[in-house]
Amino acid sequence: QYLRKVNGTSYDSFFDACRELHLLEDDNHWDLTLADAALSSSPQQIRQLFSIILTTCFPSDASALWNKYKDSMSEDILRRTRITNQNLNIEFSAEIYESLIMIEDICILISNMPLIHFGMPVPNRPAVDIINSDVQREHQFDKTSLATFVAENERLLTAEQRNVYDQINVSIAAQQGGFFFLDAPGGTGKTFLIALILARIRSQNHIALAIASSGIAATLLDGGRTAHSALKLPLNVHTNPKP
Ligand SMILES: Nc1ncnc2c1ncn2[C@@H]1O[C@H](COP(=O)(O)OP(=O)(O)OP(=O)(O)O)[C@@H](O)[C@H]1O
Repeated sequence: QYLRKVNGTSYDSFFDACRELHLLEDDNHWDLTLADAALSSSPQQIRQLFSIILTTCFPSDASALWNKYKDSMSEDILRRTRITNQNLNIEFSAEIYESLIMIEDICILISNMPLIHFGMPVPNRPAVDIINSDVQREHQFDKTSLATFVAENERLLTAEQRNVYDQINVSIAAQQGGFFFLDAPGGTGKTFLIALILARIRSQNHIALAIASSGIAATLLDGGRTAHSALKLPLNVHTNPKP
């Protein structure tokens, strides 16, 4: 408790006391960076910049930076809300600062850490929002062109591919669930087959998540994402394990 006291004021944490004693690197350069961005960049770019600063530079008082630049990071939302409501008198409010949610989304993508981890306020959002946006994205495929793709390519399947294709489709139709492990030499049509299975499911207005272990593999699949991104798996880029 003695160590947390600075000039007669008792602070909640040693961190706060150290900051008050100017023992920590201050956030002046991040302040200048954001001030510069606020003049020259779009709110979306400033949010992205702020998220990168949070996740990779660890400013000592992130909350103060947010409070200072939250208007610059939320101008597009204010403008959109004014247009939607046809009311130019709407001002910044807690709803307009939904930009905090967008910043948290970027932070989770970069470091898999929520804003609270960086000493930031917790955005006010029900957990279902995350699920809803994922569900919406998975429904955004063009069903008609997918159905055409399926019709054109189904007939090209080789006997072996057809065997796998039918087994998986039967399992899906019967809602049996299960694991299928597809193993064949390179260039023999695994990606072709998987693309067709994904297209068939999506053309029927169902959800098929295309998940791969690496970014390169994910790019081979339509709507493909890495497991870390899709399942929000922990990925600590700052960990430097010693052998
Ligand atoms: N039944 C098929 N009819 C026509 N073309 C096919 C068929 N199966 C695969 N192909 C074509 O063969 C090529 C190689 O197939 P694909 O990329 O699916 O192989 P793969 O097994 O996934 O290869 P890799 O293991 O190297 O990733 C692709 O151009 C694909 O379009």
